Amino acid sequence: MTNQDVVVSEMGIAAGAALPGGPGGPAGGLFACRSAAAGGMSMRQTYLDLAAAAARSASCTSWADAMRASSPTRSSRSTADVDEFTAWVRKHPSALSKFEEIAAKSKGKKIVMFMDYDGTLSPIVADPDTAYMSDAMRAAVREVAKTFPTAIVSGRCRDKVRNFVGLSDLYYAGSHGMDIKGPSSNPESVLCQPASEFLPMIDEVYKTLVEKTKSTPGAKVENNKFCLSVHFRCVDEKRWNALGEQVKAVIKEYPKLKLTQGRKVLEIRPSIKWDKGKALEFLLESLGFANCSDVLPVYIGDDRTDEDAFKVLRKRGQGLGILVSKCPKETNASYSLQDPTEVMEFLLRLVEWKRKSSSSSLMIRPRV
Ligand SMILES: O=P(O)(O)OC[C@H]1O[C@H](O[C@H]2O[C@H](CO)[C@@H](O)[C@H](O)[C@H]2O)[C@H](O)[C@@H](O)[C@@H]1O
Repeated sequence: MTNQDVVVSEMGIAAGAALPGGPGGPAGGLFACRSAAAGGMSMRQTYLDLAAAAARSASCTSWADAMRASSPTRSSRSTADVDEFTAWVRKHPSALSKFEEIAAKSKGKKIVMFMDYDGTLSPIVADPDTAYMSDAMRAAVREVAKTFPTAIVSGRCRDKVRNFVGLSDLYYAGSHGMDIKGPSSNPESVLCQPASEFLPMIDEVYKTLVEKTKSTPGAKVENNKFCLSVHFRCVDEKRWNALGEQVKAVIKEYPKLKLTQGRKVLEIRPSIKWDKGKALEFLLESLGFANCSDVLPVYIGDDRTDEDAFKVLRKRGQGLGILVSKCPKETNASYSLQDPTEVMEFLLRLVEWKRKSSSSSLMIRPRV
């Protein structure tokens, strides 16, 4: 995730939960609603996890506030904002400026690459169907995949993200990791679909949401196979609250589904204990690295859902989490990059470093 408009994305709220606006919570919006756009909030406050705020605040106002706060539109940066970003980058240094440190950590380790798609490999655009990856990025990812085992981990439907990326020798984990498939060239390719029983329910909810939201200009429901996205990037802000309420009303009928929030998107998915972190663990295991001390998973992502993977890396005490962001955010990632352009530069440097270090280790190998 790259830019200004994504911050608090995952609010992990099961439908019907006793939270503000939920059946068991105070009346009003579903989430905590101190509007980030409202004056007086510092950038850091803006990025507070709204779910935590929900637990504290009973004076919740509306869905629109939460939706706005999850995707604030950045106006010009004040000096304080710049100072705050500088302080944040000190805690989560640029993976480019700390490249030598990363290279030292990678020495003698088997790197496994994990990359999110939207906001990481492709810039955020208004129409989710045209979030194309540049040819230059595709070439960089191709080189990465030739050099290291590589997986794309996305909230998208697996086939859709596979079509966008257009490369075959990769692992793809779609639907926030709930639909995993290995390279098509490998006949023993893994397949993992822990939410397959939810397919009929997701299809039903998709149809209902399309019907219910068709009167909202700009709203778009995307079927990501095991999960759904309701996009509000192109919806007039005045209609956000009504749209949020519509979606909430639909999901209320499905207690086995949960509603979370991403970059100008409401996400509906099965309430199962599976996420991008679990997908990372599953893939490491499938690749034979479950209990290896010499593996270095590198995960690059921009969204709240990527935090599940960053957390897994922290817990394992192994690997590198890199958050793509231009704004300070609470994160479990160790490093940062600002946007997909920097991601591409980092990928190319990593490939180049690996090639150089492999050829130099060949040169110093003693003769027998
Ligand atoms: O895990 P990801 O690969 O980052 O997927 C998360 C969501 O990404 C897409 O939506 C986001 O990108 C769109 C295109 O740039 C943008 O229009 C939208 O506002 C963003 O939220 C995707 O369309 C969603 O289905 C994914 O859930």
